[in-house]
Amino acid sequence: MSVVVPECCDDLKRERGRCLFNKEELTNILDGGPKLTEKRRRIEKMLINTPELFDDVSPDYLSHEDRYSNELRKATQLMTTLEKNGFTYNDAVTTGTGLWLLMDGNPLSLHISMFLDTIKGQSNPQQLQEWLPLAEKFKIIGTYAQTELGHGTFVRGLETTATYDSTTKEFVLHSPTITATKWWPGALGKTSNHAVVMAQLYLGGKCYGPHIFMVQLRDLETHRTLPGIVVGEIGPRLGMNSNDNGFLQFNHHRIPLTNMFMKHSQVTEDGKYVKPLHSKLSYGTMVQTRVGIVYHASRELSRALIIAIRYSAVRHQSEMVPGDPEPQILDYQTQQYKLLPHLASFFALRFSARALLEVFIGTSAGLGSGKMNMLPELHALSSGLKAVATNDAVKGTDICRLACGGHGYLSSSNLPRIYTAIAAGITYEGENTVLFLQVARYLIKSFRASSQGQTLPFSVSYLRVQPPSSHAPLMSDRGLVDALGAGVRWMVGEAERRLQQLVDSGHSPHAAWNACSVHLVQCADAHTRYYICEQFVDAVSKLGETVSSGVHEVLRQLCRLYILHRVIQTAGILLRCGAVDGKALTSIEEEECHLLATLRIQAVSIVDAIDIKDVFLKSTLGAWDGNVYQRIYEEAQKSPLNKSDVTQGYYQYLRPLMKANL
Ligand SMILES: CCCCC/C=C\C/C=C\C/C=C\C/C=C\CCCC(=O)SCCNC(=O)CCNC(=O)[C@H](O)C(C)(C)COP(=O)(O)OP(=O)(O)OC[C@H]1O[C@@H](n2cnc3c(N)ncnc32)[C@H](O)[C@@H]1OP(=O)(O)O
Ligand SMILES: Cc1cc2nc3c(=O)[nH]c(=O)nc-3n(C[C@H](O)[C@H](O)[C@H](O)COP(=O)(O)OP(=O)(O)OC[C@H]3O[C@@H](n4cnc5c(N)ncnc54)[C@H](O)[C@@H]3O)c2cc1C
Repeated sequence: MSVVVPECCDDLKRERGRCLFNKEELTNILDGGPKLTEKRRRIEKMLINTPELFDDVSPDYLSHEDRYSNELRKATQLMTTLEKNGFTYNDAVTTGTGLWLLMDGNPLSLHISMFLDTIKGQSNPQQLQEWLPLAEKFKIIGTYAQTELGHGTFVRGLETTATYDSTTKEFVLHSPTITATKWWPGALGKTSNHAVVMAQLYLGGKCYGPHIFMVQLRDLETHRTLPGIVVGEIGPRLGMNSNDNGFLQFNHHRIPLTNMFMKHSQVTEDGKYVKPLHSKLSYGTMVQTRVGIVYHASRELSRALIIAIRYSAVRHQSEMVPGDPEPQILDYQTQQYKLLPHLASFFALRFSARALLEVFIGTSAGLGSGKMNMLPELHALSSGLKAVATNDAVKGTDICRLACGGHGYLSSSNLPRIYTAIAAGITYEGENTVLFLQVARYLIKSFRASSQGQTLPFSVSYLRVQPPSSHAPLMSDRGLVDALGAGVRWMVGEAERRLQQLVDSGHSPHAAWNACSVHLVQCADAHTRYYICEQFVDAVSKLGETVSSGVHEVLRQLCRLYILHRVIQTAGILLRCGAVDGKALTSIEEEECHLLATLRIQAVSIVDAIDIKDVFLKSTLGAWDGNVYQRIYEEAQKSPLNKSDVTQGYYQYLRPLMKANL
C-alpha cells in the first residue's frame, strides 16, 4: 500500500497557510531529535508497505473469536515484519506505530512488554541465558499474571501459593480459593504458553510474601493446557476486545526450583531464603511499565487531539454573527477551551515522560551497583505521572469526542476505540487513586523529614519549610509555577496538620490516614502537576537556545496555557494560601482567553507537526485532507446491514408485528 498525500480541503489549506513555524522542527522535538523522526518514518514506511497489517473489515463487524484471530494475525505479522527489517519490537512500541495498528488489544503486547521486561529485570544470569533468547524469538510466549479475582491492588494479599518441596526441589503452585484465580492478565486466555506468576512464597511453613515464578501453561507442540492448570478467557470488556484477557488456576502444579526468578531474592536447594537488597525490587516490572504508560497515554491523547482539531477546522455550524456564513466550530471560544488546554497537556506529558525516563534509567543504573536510595523517589514519580497521564488522557480523549458532536460517537471517528483503550489505563498497572496514595505517603514522609532538617530528594525539595528564594515576578512562568509549588506546600502542610490532629485526639495513624485520604490524593495530584509544570518550563527554556523563534514561540504559548489553566484549576487553594489574589486571577483568566485565540490560529499546524499518518489515526474525522463527509458516508456503506435492502429481521420480526392484530 503506498500513501499518496491527497489535496486537502479549502478549510485545512487555509489553516496550514497560516503556519508561522517550522513544522519539521517541532516534529523532531516531539520525537526526541531528527534521527528519531527519521527512524520512526522508516518504520512507518515499512509497515505501510505491509498490507497484511491493515484491516479489511472493521473489528466491530467481526465475531468475538474472529476479532481475536484477526488481531493475532496482525500482531504476528507485525513482529515478523519488524524482525525481518532489522527493527526490534521496542522500536514499534516507542514510536507508537506498532501500537496504533493493533490498539484493539494486541495479544502479543504483554509478551513484548511485561513478560520480556520481567525476564530481563528479574532473572539471574543462568535464567537470563535460558529464557531471554526463547522469549525474544517467540519460542515461548508469555504474559504477566499477578492480579487475582480477589486482589489486584493489594499485592501482599494475593492468595496463590508457591510452596517449596525440598525433597523434589520443586515449588508447588496452588490456587486455594476461587478468589485466588488469576484474573485479567492480557493474552493469558488463549495466546500464552508461559506466564510470569506472582505467588506467595512458602518455605518450611513460613510465608515470605509475593515472589515471581516462570510457569509453563501449555504444551509447546499441541498448545494444550498442561495438567494441574486451568486457563481460559474472561469474556467481553469495555474495550480492547481483540485481546484474550484470561483466568488461571493451579491445582498443586509443580515447577522446578530454578523457575523462581532469582536475581534479587533466592531460595537455596535446602530451602533457605536469601533476602533481596530492597523488599520491593520484585515490583520492578510494574514500575517500568508505569513509565511506558506515561508515553502511551500522551500518544493516545495526541491521536484524539489531531482528530478533533482537524475536524473542528472543517466543521461549520450555526451563526456567530446573524446572517454571516457559518463559522468553523474551532472559532468558538468554548470549542478552543475544550481542546487547546488538552493540546498543551499533551506537550506537558511528553516532556515529563522524557524526564521520568531519565530518572528511571538513572535509578536502574544505581540498582545495578547496589544503590537503592533513589527507588522511593522513582516509585513516587512513576506512580504520580502514570496516574495524571492516564487521567488526563482519558478526560482529554472524551472531551475530543464530545467536541466532535454526534460524529465523535461514530466508531469510524476512532475516538470511541482510543477512549476505551486508554480508559483501562486508569485501572491497570496500579489503580490511580491507589497510586496517588503512594505518592501522598512519600510527600508526608518527605515533609516530616524536612521539618527535622533533613535534605530532600530533588522532586520534593520545594516542600522544605523555608520557601525557595525565587524572585521571579508572579506573572512570569516561573513565578506562577512557584505559586503552584507554594500551593502544594500548603496542602501537604495542611494534610500533615490534620493527620497529627487526629492522632493527637486518639485516632490510630491508619485511621487518621483514611480520614484524610481525599485531601491526600489531592496533594499527590497537585504535587505531580507541579512537577509536570516544572519539566515543561525547563524543557521550553532549554530548547529556547537551540530552536527557531517560530517553534519556540509556539512551545512558549503552549507552556503558558498549561500553567495558566493549572492556576485557574487550583484557584481555591492558591487563594487560601495567599499565593495569588483575586486581581491576579482575573488577569490570568483574561490572559487564558487571549491565548486560546492566539493558539487557535496555528492549532491545525501544531497537530500536523505531531505527524501521525492517516493509516495510524484510522479516523473518518481526522484525516489529513479533511474530506470528512465523504469518508463518513463511505464507511457507513460497509455496514453488513447495508448488504441487502431488506434484512432477515424484517421477515422474522417486523412484518409479523405489522400484520398482528394488536
Ligand atoms: C505493545 C504494547 C507494549 C507497551 C508497553 C509499554 C507501555 C504500556 C503501553 C500500553 C499498554 C498496553 C497494553 C498493556 C495492557 C495492560 C497492562 C496492565 C498490566 C497490569 O495491570 S499488571 C498488574 C499491575 N498491578 C499493580 O500495579 C498493583 C498495584 N499495587 C501495588 O503496586 C502495590 O501493592 C502498592 C503500590 C499498592 C503498595 O501497596 P502497600 O503499601 O500495601 O505495599 P507495601 O506495604 O508492601 O509497601 C511498603 C513500602 O513499599 C513502597 N513501595 C510499594 N511499591 C513500591 C515500588 N514499586 N517501588 C518502591 N517502593 C515501593 C511503599 O511506598 C511503602 O513505602 P514506605 O513504607 O516507605 O512508605
Ligand atoms: C484492561 C486490563 C488489563 C489488565 N491486564 C493485567 C495484566 O496483564 N496482568 C495483571 O496481573 N493484571 C492485569 N490487570 C489487572 C489490573 O492490574 C487491576 O485491575 C488493577 O491493579 C486494580 O486492581 P483491582 O481490579 O483489584 O481493583 P481494586 O483494588 O479492587 O479497586 C476498586 C476500588 O477500590 C479502591 N481501593 C483499593 N484499594 C484501596 C486503598 N488501599 N485505598 C483506597 N482505595 C482503594 C480503588 O481506588 C478503586 O476505586 C488488567 C486490568 C485491566 C482492566
